[in-house]
Formats: sequence, C-alpha cells, structure tokens
Amino acid sequence: MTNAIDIAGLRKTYRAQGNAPAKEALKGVDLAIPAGSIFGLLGPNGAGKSTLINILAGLVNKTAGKVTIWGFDQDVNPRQSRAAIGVMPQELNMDPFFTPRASLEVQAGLYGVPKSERWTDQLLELVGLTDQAEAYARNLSGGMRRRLLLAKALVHRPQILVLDEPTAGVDITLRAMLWDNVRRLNQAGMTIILTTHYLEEAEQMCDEIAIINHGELIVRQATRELLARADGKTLVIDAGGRVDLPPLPQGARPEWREDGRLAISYPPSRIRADQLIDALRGAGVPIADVATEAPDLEDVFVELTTS
Ligand SMILES: Nc1ncnc2c1ncn2[C@@H]1O[C@H](COP(=O)(O)OP(=O)(O)OP(=O)(O)O)[C@@H](O)[C@H]1O
Repeated sequence: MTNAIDIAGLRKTYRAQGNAPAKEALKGVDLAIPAGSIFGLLGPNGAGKSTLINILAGLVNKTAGKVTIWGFDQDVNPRQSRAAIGVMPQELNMDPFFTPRASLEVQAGLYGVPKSERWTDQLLELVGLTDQAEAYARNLSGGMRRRLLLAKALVHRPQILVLDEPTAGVDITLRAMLWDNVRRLNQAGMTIILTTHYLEEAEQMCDEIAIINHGELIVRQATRELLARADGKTLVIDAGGRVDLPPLPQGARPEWREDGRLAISYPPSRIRADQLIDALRGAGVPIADVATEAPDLEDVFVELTTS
C-alpha cells in the first residue's frame, strides 16, 4: 500500500443553527497521505483542520466526497477504517475517577480489543506513566493527562496516528518526550498525521506538509521543497517571452511562469543574482525587467493563507 489515507472531493457543510448561517468548512479537498510518513496539516484558525481530522476519526459526518483509510472506504467499511486510525484529541477532558490503567482498559474495551491482545503495561511504559498507573486522573498533571491521551489513541494498535495540536501549551520537556515517542512509533511503521500552529515544529518533524485555508487545500509539498522555497531567493525576469536558456550556475532552478516570466530559484548563500544575470546576458537573453523574491516559510505560510 502506498497511501495511508486517500481523500477525494471532501466537503463538509455545517448546517445553519439559530442565527448562525450554514458554514462550508471543507470545499472539496483532495489529499493523499503516504503510508509511513509524518505528515503535517497546517492552516490558520478556522481553516478546517479539525473538521478534516474529525471526519477521518469518524466523529463528524462528511457532506460529500470519498475517504479511504488504510485501503478501506469509510462508507463501505466503516469499522475497518475506524480501526486503522487512532486520534489524540486537543481537549483534555477525561473522567476524573479513572486511573490511567482503567482508562486504557475501558478504551480497549470500546475498540473491542480482546484481553489477551491488550498492551496496557507497555503503553503505560511508553508514555512514562507506569508510576501513575493507579493514580486518579484528577491527580495527574496536564502533561501526564496528555500522555495518557496519547496512550489511549494507541490501545487498538492503529496503523495511523492523528495528533491534533499535541504540543499546544505544553512545556519543552514534555514536548521533547512527545516527539521522541512519535518518532519511535513512526520508525516502527506507524503513519503520523499532526496539526500544529508551530511552523518550526512542522519543519523538524514532518516529511510532507499540507496547508489548508478557508476549507481548501492550497499547498502540499515535501517539507524539504517547502524549505528550499523558504531558504532560497527567486529572481524573476521578463525576457519578453520564452527563450532558450544557457547553462546556469549549479543550484539555480529556472522555471517559466504562467505569465511568461522566467523565475530562477537559487540559494543566495552560493549564487549571487548578478551571476545569473551575467549568464543570461552573456547568452543574449533579453532582460526587460528584473525583480527578486525572498520568502521564508513564515512568509510562504502567511502569503498562502491571508486572502
Ligand atoms: N460544529 C460546528 N458547527 C458549525 N460550524 C462549525 C462547527 N465546527 C466547526 N465549524 C466552523 O467550521 C470552520 C472550520 O473549523 P475547524 O474547527 O475545522 O477549523 P480548524 O482549522 O481546526 O481551526 P483551529 O485551528 O482553530 O482548531 C470554522 O469556521 C468553524 O467555525
């Protein structure tokens, strides 16, 4: 299998309620998430990330479209598709009188995991809650509760783990521990999907990133490429139309834009703009106008999501 998740034409419209009009939260999203990846789902508040995740988790009904999870069409095989995914939610609500061990056992029961296949002790160990296994949830710190939520998402050994804003308001130590766990799970073969507001975190953790805004997918790229876009500068040249290009310094990536201009991306640390211009002039390429563009990831994000 190549894709852990395949989403096609996904739409969600929340019905009008009271004075609030109907809300189109997802407007036809197509998205494939490769198996084995750590995939980042980014977007500003209200973009539709939680809606998308909740549809994947089977918590929100889609209005239209097709969702395939681990090869199972959600509409045809709801049970199997749900069993393939575990979700660590944002909110920390949990029963105050349950111990971590009891919470995990109850959750396993909900998923129909037979007693002989449960891995409660290992899970407690994995998230560092062995010592708190018998403590009441109300006596757990915020960090411990979050770790318990991670363990709960894993009781049925899903192939896909979804983390919704896992580090919002979390201190550095816990954040490091969470990422450590996530990396280990990923190395063991689990596909990870996470939403985060921290671009830096997404950069460090994710192989690929999708950005959604106003319910639409606006970019989906390997993080490396997104960063190359961020690290590099772009020289934009009006050559009066398409012309043959001479060899350019290594690392320069020319591309013709739809408006007929030539955009050359280049790493400013290794190549100077005037080297590129010289190379073009030397080959007789006419240069009617020149501009430079220098985005970083923050800029790319803001540019893509403010409209
Ligand atoms: N149950 C609901 N009923 C009506 N509208 C909703 C409901 N849930 C979400 N919305 C609306 O749908 C849009 C998308 O919301 P969603 O929670 O999916 O965004 P998000 O990207 O997860 O945002 P955040 O980062 O703030 O969690 C928003 O305009 C939101 O107000």
